[in-house]
Amino acid sequence: LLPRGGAAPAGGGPASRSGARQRAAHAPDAAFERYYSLGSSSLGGMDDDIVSLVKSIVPPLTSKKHKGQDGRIGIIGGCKDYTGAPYFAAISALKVGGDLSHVFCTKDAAMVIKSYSPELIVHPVLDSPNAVEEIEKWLPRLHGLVVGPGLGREDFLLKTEVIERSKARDIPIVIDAVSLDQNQIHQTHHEPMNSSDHQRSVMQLSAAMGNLTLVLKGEQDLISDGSKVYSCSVEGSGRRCGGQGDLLSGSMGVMAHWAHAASTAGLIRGMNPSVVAAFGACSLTRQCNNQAFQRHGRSTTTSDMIQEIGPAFRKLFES
Ligand SMILES: NC(=O)C1=CN([C@@H]2O[C@H](COP(=O)(O)OP(=O)(O)OC[C@H]3O[C@@H](n4cnc5c(N)ncnc54)[C@H](O)[C@@H]3O)[C@@H](O)[C@H]2O)[C@@H](O)CC1
Ligand SMILES: Nc1ncnc2c1ncn2[C@@H]1O[C@H](COP(=O)(O)OP(=O)(O)OP(=O)(O)O)[C@@H](O)[C@H]1O
Ligand SMILES: [Mg+2]
Repeated sequence: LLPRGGAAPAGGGPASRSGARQRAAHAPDAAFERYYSLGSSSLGGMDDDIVSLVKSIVPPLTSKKHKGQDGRIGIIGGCKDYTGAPYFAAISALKVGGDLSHVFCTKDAAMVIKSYSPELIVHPVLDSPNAVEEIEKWLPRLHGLVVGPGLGREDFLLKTEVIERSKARDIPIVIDAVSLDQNQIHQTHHEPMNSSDHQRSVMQLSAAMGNLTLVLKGEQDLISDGSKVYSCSVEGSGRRCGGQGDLLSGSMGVMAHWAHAASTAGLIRGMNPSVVAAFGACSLTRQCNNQAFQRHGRSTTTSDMIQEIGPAFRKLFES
């Protein structure tokens, strides 16, 4: 998750400089350090503190707002093989509470995605020779970008260019790791990763990538901005159907907008807004999984989880 004005996903000096800026701007406060710092035995045991921060970023529903203010989110992804992933991400962004979801995909995916839902705005631009410029036209109107669901690995240059241009406009970006080039990670993180110490690895990798916020999904989701590791262990279920990661990235796109707006307004002082957004989205995805599993058991699919977004959100963040 790239913070607004944050670091590049990999590489050189500018990333490190901007990472240092982020660290200074978002140093977690002492209470969080106590409960979540790397190696703490109570890691993951104080979820209530961070959940209350997530609650504080949720924008109030009032009659004073116009359409769009609670989030105009762009999803970059969707090709011939993968139409479900961008749909899941885009519809999840709306169900969480975003106002508009735009999907930027290839031509042959566009009609399919439109036919899943009239609620999505679909731009068939990814196979155009001017794809980056076509997307850039929309950037001034977007509050958050999710790059990756259903995007082929081969679109590396497009991804890099879109990410750079969004960073230049200060838009928070969620990058699905499938869309990161593995070579980038190896170039960035020179030391061998210790596969048994996930907490240390995720923190080191985040620091090496200029303190961008990383989410390592799994039995517990580990979230790090390079200075601390946070663990989300909201109970899910044993069901691992495809598409849950797309629900997660779409939700994170909206919450990143909310968290950065809240941070600018001084509502989450001392806390990295990208971490708050990541924690909120991980908790929500796992809660949706739990509730859908209670109804559908082994036949649970991501569509069942999306139906639970409203009730799960209320239970976690509005009670
Ligand atoms: N309906 C759709 O259109 C969907 C499309 N999807 C898209 O499909 C593309 C490929 O996504 P994948 O998630 O398959 O990614 P990959 O093609 O990188 O495959 C990941 C593989 O790793 C395995 N794996 C996962 N965790 C592991 C672990 N801890 N240890 C060992 N192996 C592990 C999985 O079984 C899978 O085979 C992406 O563009 C994605 O967005 C997915 O999001 C699923 C739904
Ligand atoms: N073993 C697990 N136990 C509980 N929750 C898990 C487990 N593994 C993953 N999850 C949850 O499922 C969600 C999606 O993670 P997953 O690893 O399935 O993503 P993904 O592979 O990108 O999915 P997809 O690409 O199919 O959408 C995350 O929010 C994570 O918390
Ligand atoms: Mg995925």
